[in-house]
Amino acid sequence: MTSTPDLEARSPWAALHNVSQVTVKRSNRTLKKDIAIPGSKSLTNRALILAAAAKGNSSVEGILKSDDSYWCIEALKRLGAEIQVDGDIAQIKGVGGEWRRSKEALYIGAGGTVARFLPGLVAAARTGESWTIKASKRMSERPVKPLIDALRQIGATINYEGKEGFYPLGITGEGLKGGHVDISGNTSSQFISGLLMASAHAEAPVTVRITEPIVQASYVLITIELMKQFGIEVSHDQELSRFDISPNTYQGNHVHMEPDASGACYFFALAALTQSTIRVNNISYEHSYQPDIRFVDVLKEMGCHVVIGPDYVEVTGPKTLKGNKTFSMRAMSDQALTLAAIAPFADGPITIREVEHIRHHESDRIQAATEILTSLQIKVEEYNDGLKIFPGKPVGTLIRSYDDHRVAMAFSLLGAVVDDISIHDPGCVSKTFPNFFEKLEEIGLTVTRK
Ligand SMILES: O=C(O)C1=C[C@@H](OP(=O)(O)O)[C@@H](O)[C@H](O)C1
Ligand SMILES: C=C(OP(=O)(O)O)C(=O)O
Repeated sequence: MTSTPDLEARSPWAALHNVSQVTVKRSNRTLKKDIAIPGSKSLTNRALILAAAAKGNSSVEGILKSDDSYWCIEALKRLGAEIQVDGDIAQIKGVGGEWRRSKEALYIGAGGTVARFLPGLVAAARTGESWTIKASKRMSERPVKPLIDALRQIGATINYEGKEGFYPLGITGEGLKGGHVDISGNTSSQFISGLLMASAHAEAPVTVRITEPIVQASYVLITIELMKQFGIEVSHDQELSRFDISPNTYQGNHVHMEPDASGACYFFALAALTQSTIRVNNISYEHSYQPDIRFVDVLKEMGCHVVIGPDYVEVTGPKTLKGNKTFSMRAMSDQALTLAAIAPFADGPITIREVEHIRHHESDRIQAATEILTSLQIKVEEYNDGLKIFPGKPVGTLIRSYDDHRVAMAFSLLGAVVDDISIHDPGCVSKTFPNFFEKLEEIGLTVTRK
């Protein structure tokens, strides 16, 4: 895996531009109890894309302002959507499916969401225009072929402008005919989400059949919910093995984003590590579609005390975390690294399984976790689909972040309980959480930037 950060993908909304490392430490004060988390990446990029594709005006309140949403907005503007951002509210005038010509290539940065959600909707235009879409270096190594194959099955004109099966893509707006399409769910749920979003703008009904179960199925439910908010109904069976969508056009709406549950989990994990109580406000365990909110169930099994409030979730860490446990993290795999980071503090091994697909995320996350834990002198066994982490006392070091926001955020938590924990290239957190280190300071840790 490359260790050079792809700085082109850092946006004007990124933080820590000239900071090469941060050191995280526990300060003397008790950790603050409450914290508010910025908007959800997954909801924000879906809402921005659907609002831009829609007929009419939309406002999206509570957006996440990060690299992923910045590049999403830039690409949508080049495609003709009018977007104004004021604070955390985006006002959008959509194109009604008729994307504008762009002489220059569109650059979408490193976000899997934009990379997988945009191509089908762009191909659904019926203007005959062509576009080139380029992505960051890592996003150009992440898979898109199953999605493109599926979109081609319903008539999309999409070509590979570089290596076969990867970004950059050349897309011509010749419409989507519709029909039946088969796709596997075992590499990325985002393929299914992108296919469903595009299918609404096809000329005839689309039936999607899932040949192998979806890795993080809740994200598809988030897609269906957002499509509904923009006027499109998707019917599906209970197992999420078949979806039916009729031709229609998205309609503008006023929508509100939940806080980012994935970001919230770092604070729950911090509570788990430090025997503190931390409450994340404005998030509902009962009603959130974001799968990562269920990470508190993992923490509960490891001995944390969890309080589910009507609009908050609170975690209190135990004296000792319980180990000798195996967790399938398949359904909430963005938290596999968070679990890996806190695992050495359990009183027995923690085994993480069924997350082979995270080898295709911002880094090969199984390999990254194995290498980092080993550098912290923690014993690890690596499997194809996960890893087993043995109890131990990590020895502080400078941790490589692999240009992966979740690597940086998860392992920085160790600074609260281990001396000399520094993170190299902390600015990579900007992909989804530019003010992450400020939030660590707000809660009571000391962060030194260098
Ligand atoms: O649709 C989404 O918003 C996401 C889907 C998941 O990706 P995969 O299904 O590709 O693993 C998740 O890991 C990612 O952070 C966000
Ligand atoms: C996998 C992730 O992101 P994406 O696929 O949206 O780039 C993530 O945020 O952990």
